[in-house]
Amino acid sequence: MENGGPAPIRCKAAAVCRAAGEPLVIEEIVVDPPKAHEVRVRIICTSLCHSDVTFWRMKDFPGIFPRIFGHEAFGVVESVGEHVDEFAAGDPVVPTFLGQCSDCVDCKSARSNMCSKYRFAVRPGMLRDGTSRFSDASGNPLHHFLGVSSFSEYTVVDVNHVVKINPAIPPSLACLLSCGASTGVGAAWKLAKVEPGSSVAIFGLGAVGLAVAEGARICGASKIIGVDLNPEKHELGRPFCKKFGVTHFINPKELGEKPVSQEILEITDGGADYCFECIGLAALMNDAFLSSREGWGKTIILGVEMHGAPLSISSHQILHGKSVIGSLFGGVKPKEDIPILADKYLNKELELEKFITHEVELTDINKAFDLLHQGKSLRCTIWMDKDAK
Ligand SMILES: NC(=O)c1ccc[n+]([C@@H]2O[C@H](COP(=O)([O-])OP(=O)(O)OC[C@H]3O[C@@H](n4cnc5c(N)ncnc54)[C@H](O)[C@@H]3O)[C@@H](O)[C@H]2O)c1
Ligand SMILES: [Zn+2]
Ligand SMILES: [Zn+2]
Repeated sequence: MENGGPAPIRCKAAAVCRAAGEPLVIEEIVVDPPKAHEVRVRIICTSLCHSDVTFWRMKDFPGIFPRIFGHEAFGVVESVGEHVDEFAAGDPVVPTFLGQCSDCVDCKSARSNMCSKYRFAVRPGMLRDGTSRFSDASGNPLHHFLGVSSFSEYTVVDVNHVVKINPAIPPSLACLLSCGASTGVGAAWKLAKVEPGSSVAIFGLGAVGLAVAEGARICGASKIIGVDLNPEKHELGRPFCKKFGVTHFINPKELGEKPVSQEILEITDGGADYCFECIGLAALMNDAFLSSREGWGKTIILGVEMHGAPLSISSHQILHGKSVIGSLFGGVKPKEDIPILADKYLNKELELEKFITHEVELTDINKAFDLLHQGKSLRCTIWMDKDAK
C-alpha cells in the first residue's frame, strides 16, 4: 500500500495477444492501482464481440501488441482512484468502449452519443495520460484496448467508460449490455426510432444484427428481414432467428444471380423503411442502401470495416430521399441508456438470454474465437472463475 491507497495486483490470469492473429496466451500480469478518475474492476465475465476479432487480425497497425483485448464485460469495482465520487468498491458495473463525460455539449445533447471532450479513439493506453496499467511478468507494459481490456481478471477503466448496473441482472446478461446487445437494440430504438408496422432489413445475423432484430421487434416492426451468407449458421439459425422476431430469411447464395436488394424490394413492396449493416463490409453497406425505400428509407451502418473502405453510394440514388447514418454503440449514451435497457430486461421486454449460445473459462478463450469464426456462436460467455457464476 502506498499512502494507504490500493496496491498493484498480481493477476493469476489474463489472455494476452502477443501478435496479430495469434492465439491468446494466458499469462500472469500485474495490474497497477487506478490513477485519478479511474477505477479498477474485477471482471466476473466477458464475451467476444466481432470488433475484438477485427482488431486482433489487424497486422498493419504496428506497435499495438502485446495487448489485452475484450470490451464486453461485467465486473465489480475493486478500488477507485482520486477524484472518483461516482463509484465505490463493490459496485456492480459494466465497462463501455464509448465514454460519456456527461459534461460536454455533445454529452448534454439528446442528439449525440459522441463525447467531444474525450473523443473516441482506438488508444493503446488510458484515456487521460495514454499510459498502461498492465505489465507482464518481465515488467514490460501491455497495451489496452478500447479503454476496457476485459480479457483479464482485473482491469483499470476511466470513470467515463464505466456504468453502474442493477445487481438483479445476472452477470452474463449484464455483460451483453456492455456492447453488442446495447448497440443493436439501441440502433433500432434510439437511432432509427423504428415505428410499429415498419419494415426492417438486417445484413448480418450475429449478436449485433440479432439485437437490431430484438430492438425492432420491441418497437413493433411488422417485417424483419435477416440476410446472412453463412449456410451453416443459416440452417441452424432459422428456428433460432425466429426467436428474435426475424420474419424473412435471405441467404444471398440461394438467390443465384438475383441481387439481395431486389429480393428485399419485392418483400417490402418498394424497399425497407430501415436497413442495418451489421457485418463490416463496404459492399454490403451499399446493398443495404439499395434495399432501402425511396422517399424515406434509412440505412444505418454499425459494421466496422477493417480497412475503413469508402462507401460507393450513387449520388443520384441519394437524391431519391434515402439517407445513410453510421453509429458507434447504436446511439446509446452509456450512462443514461444502459440503465434503461437493464430495466427493459427486468420488465421482460428485452430478452437477453437468447444471445448466449456458449460459455467457456478464460483459459479456453481461444475456443470462443473459433466458435465465432465458424459462425457457431452468437455470444460466448467467458468466465474468469466458473465458481463466480
Ligand atoms: N458500431 C458499433 O458500435 C459496433 C458495436 C459492436 C460491433 N460492431 C460491429 O458489428 C459487426 C457485427 O458484430 P457481431 O459481433 O454481431 O459479429 P458476428 O461475427 O457475430 O456476426 C456477423 C455476421 O455476418 C455474417 N456475414 C459475414 N459476411 C457476410 C456476407 N458477405 N453476407 C452476409 N452475411 C455475412 C456472418 O455469417 C455473421 O452471422 C462487426 O463488424 C462488429 O465489429 C459495431
Ligand atoms: Zn463490441
Ligand atoms: Zn462528453
